Amino acid sequence: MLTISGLAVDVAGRRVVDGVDLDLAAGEITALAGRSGSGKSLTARAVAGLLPGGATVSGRVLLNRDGRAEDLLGLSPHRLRRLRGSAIGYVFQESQAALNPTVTVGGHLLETLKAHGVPRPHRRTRGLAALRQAGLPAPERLWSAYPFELSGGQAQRVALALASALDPPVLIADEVTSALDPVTQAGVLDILRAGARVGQRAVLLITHDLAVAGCWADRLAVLDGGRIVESGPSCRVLRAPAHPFTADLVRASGVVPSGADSADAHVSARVAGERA
Ligand SMILES: Nc1ncnc2c1ncn2[C@@H]1O[C@H](COP(=O)(O)OP(=O)(O)OP(=O)(O)O)[C@@H](O)[C@H]1O
Repeated sequence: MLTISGLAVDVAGRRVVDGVDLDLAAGEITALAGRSGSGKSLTARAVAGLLPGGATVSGRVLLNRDGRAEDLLGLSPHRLRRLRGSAIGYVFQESQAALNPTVTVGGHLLETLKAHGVPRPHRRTRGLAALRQAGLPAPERLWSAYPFELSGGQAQRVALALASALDPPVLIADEVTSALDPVTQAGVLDILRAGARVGQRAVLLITHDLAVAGCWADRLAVLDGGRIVESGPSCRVLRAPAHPFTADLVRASGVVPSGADSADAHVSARVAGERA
């Protein structure tokens, strides 16, 4: 669905993402893991055209849809804005901060759906459906709530609903669960997985947590100093890391991979039991 090749990002004259190649397949979750400062967020932001001012980007990010490939790095800001939301959804770690405090949950959804040309009579129904799909079973009750009235888990699900409302084929989730308790975290990750499996979406899960990557991702790429040092089926990477950096990361994370080679095999450890 999305082919990233030779992606490089420079910030303030320093190369912080260096030749990243990644293939995101429909129906799969690909985790991009690495320690703090390794370039995970800037990789994700470069894909979505959300780099900070002054950053420069090169390489190719091909979105393959309807038999056509479109290089997202060569697009005008206008075209990119149109694609964000409809083709690429992005969920930030700080969902409370990403929501406008003066706009209700319903207002956020109506605004997004309107901006992408959804006819007025369908907007509320679509918005409520998106909230339900994001794991908020009584969305009517939340429709008039303001962001400060939401729990962290609810805010993250609202952000997920906003990013998924237009059913984008690609969804980027940037550290979306790091601020959540383990049970809420598992619920949000289950929603991401359902979006991948049922909606045939390609999901890029940015995480520093190998346990999260191992439990929920089909594939895992490990980033160090802006470069991918290892990638493959997440279970294989965690069970038999080929690169010393990955091995260190696995040891430090306390992840104990078990089970078969299948990408769907379990990873046990501190997240044992969270997997639905
Ligand atoms: N706006 C910016 N200006 C200058 N340098 C930046 C900026 N944003 C990120 N960087 C630098 O780029 C490098 C990669 O940052 P990035 O945020 O992608 O890392 P990360 O792996 O996502 O880290 P974390 O897990 O802590 O969020 C870091 O060295 C960081 O200091």
